[in-house]
Amino acid sequence: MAVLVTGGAGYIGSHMVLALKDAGRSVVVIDDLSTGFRRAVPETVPFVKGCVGDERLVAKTIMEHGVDAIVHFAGSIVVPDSVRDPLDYYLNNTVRSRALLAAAVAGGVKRVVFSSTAAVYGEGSDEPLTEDEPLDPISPYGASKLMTERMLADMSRAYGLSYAALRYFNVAGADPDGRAGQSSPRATHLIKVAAQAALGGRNHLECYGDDYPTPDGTCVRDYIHVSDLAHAHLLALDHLEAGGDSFVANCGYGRGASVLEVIDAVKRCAGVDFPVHVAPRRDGDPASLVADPTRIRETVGWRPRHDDLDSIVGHALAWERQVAERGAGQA
Ligand SMILES: NC(=O)c1ccc[n+]([C@@H]2O[C@H](COP(=O)([O-])OP(=O)(O)OC[C@H]3O[C@@H](n4cnc5c(N)ncnc54)[C@H](O)[C@@H]3O)[C@@H](O)[C@H]2O)c1
Ligand SMILES: O=c1ccn([C@@H]2O[C@H](COP(=O)(O)OP(=O)(O)O[C@H]3O[C@H](CO)[C@H](O)[C@H](O)[C@H]3O)[C@@H](O)[C@H]2O)c(=O)[nH]1
Repeated sequence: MAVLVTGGAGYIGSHMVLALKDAGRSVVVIDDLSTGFRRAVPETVPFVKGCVGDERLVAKTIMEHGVDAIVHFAGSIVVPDSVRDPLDYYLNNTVRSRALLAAAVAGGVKRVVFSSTAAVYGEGSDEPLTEDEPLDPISPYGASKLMTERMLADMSRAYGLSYAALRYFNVAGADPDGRAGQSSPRATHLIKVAAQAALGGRNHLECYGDDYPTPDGTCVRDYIHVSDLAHAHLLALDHLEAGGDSFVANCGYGRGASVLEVIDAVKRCAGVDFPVHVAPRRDGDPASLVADPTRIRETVGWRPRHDDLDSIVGHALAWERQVAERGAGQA
């Protein structure tokens, strides 16, 4: 039986494919390559180029590869884009997830692990957020993900499918062995962009807002290493396969870093300085988002291995050097 990884050519999905292969699992990837890279998926892994909203293609993939579990990463991920073009986000993240899930049920898939997000919590809080926090997304991105969580909850009751919805906080870093990383030259994530600035790929970095109600005025986020996150998915899948109940859980370390702290870490680890310009606040950005990771630890026994900002930044920089050596967009 195989695990279908949607969005497996993307940043987090490609790390999940490695984690599954390292664990000796059979994997098949479906990805439309809208933001992913074919070369991010090892040649030994079957690859289907197409959209998760194509129910017939998904059904065929499930049947041909004997898929009994899906890890669903495919989606659109840029919060400010979702504010500008909400319908696009509801289409790609919600409507197409519905098609994928319909094909999954029809094809007898019993387990789904879903990429959700801290953006479902809305404005956040000064305190670490538990899963019981009110769900009140302030961006269409967060709302589009929450709708899929709700579809999964309803489906599990109606069809007996079991699921884990993992609410990631800010994912960063790269495979410690240099096999995968964030490859998109247009990526907007802070650590990626700061690594590009440190290596000369950008001439400056913009800090979006320094007047937030946080200790240094810049936004606080809980940065989680992408390999720790992939490991959490593996454990979630094991839990469901062993007959464990469906669950929703935060994925973060329980500690926040401000935008300025991240920039300092990147400059320190790279040993270079680069200009930072304070810019206006970005639409859809809550002041502070930090996870309470108790539930993921207790439910599946997750123990992070890279819970350290300098390690995350160091791995991100190492990957960015590979990207730079191969030429922009060729990683
Ligand atoms: N990166 C983060 O910090 C973060 C935080 C919270 C949640 N997430 C979620 O994790 C998932 C993966 O994010 P990522 O950072 O790896 O992004 P990414 O853009 O690198 O990966 C997404 C992948 O999905 C593919 N894709 C998009 N729409 C598709 C479709 N309709 N059909 C088939 N393939 C499609 C893209 O080509 C890409 O390979 C997303 O669902 C995102 O919402 C990411
Ligand atoms: O060039 C930049 C890029 C980012 N930031 C700031 O850095 C912080 C982190 O921004 P990212 O773009 O790296 O990440 P987000 O917090 O916007 O969003 C990420 O985490 C969210 C959950 O916390 C969602 O899940 C989303 O998919 C994922 O992109 C924000 O305050 C942002 O304003 C800057 O100041 N300058």
